[in-house]
Amino acid sequence: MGYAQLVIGPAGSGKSTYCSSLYRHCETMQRSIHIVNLDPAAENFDYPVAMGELGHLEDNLDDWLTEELDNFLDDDYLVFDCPGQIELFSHVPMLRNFVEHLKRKNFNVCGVYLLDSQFMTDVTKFISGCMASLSAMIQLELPHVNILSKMDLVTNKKDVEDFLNPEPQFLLSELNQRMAPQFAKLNKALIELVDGFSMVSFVPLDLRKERSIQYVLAQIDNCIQYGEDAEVKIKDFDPEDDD
Ligand SMILES: Nc1nc2c(ncn2[C@@H]2O[C@H](COP(=O)(O)OP(=O)(O)OP(=O)(O)O)[C@@H](O)[C@H]2O)c(=O)[nH]1
Ligand SMILES: [Mg+2]
Repeated sequence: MGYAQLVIGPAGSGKSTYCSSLYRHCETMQRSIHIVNLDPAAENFDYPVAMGELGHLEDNLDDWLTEELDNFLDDDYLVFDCPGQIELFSHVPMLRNFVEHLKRKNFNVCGVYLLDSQFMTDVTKFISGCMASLSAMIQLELPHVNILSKMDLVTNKKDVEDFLNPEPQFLLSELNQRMAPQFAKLNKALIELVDGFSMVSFVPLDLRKERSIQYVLAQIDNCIQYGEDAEVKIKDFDPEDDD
């Protein structure tokens, strides 16, 4: 069983920076992970590049992946740093096919959606960020972790805290205050949608703090049962059999 994070989110939300910080964190913890950049346009990498260069994303993703995955062990942990074009995970089937491919190869995959913390300062931005995340979630059908990136830029923590684990009623009343009265019904429907998918939950990430990276990683590992499988392996291990 392999493990994979698919790191997605709007352009500039901090995906590549997260990947390199995660790489360094794991290096310190002496834990093996491989970062793979899926952006054919990317040239400068802040982390060792784990796979060969990909040409045009749409054309040869399948062949490329088949070939490249052969270089990895069955229980390797891969982190895919995706490009930021929102259409890639909202309505183009490419990333979805990519995920199917990984699943066929026995990978447990988690969608890791990054949203810039500056989107969290008012309710309308929050809702639009949620909608984009939701569309990725529906398109990819993956276990999903929402991350609020760039927490070091947040000066007033209170502003953001309101949106980390918000009550639906709070969101609705905020939204109603911001919008003209004729939107009341739509607001209610939006909040119900967001609440119904139980995705109104963001994990804050402050890359200056190892503890914060560790916490985010633990949430994702939990989603793809990373630690659990390892534990089983240790339990199943019988020294008597080892000769
Ligand atoms: N202060 C701060 N800046 C950050 C953080 N993460 C990323 N940035 C900055 O935000 C900008 C975009 O970061 P990237 O990591 O390239 O974002 P990305 O999501 O990979 O962007 P695309 O690949 O273009 O979609 C860069 O200028 C980063 O230095 C963070 O945690 N704190
Ligand atoms: Mg990037």
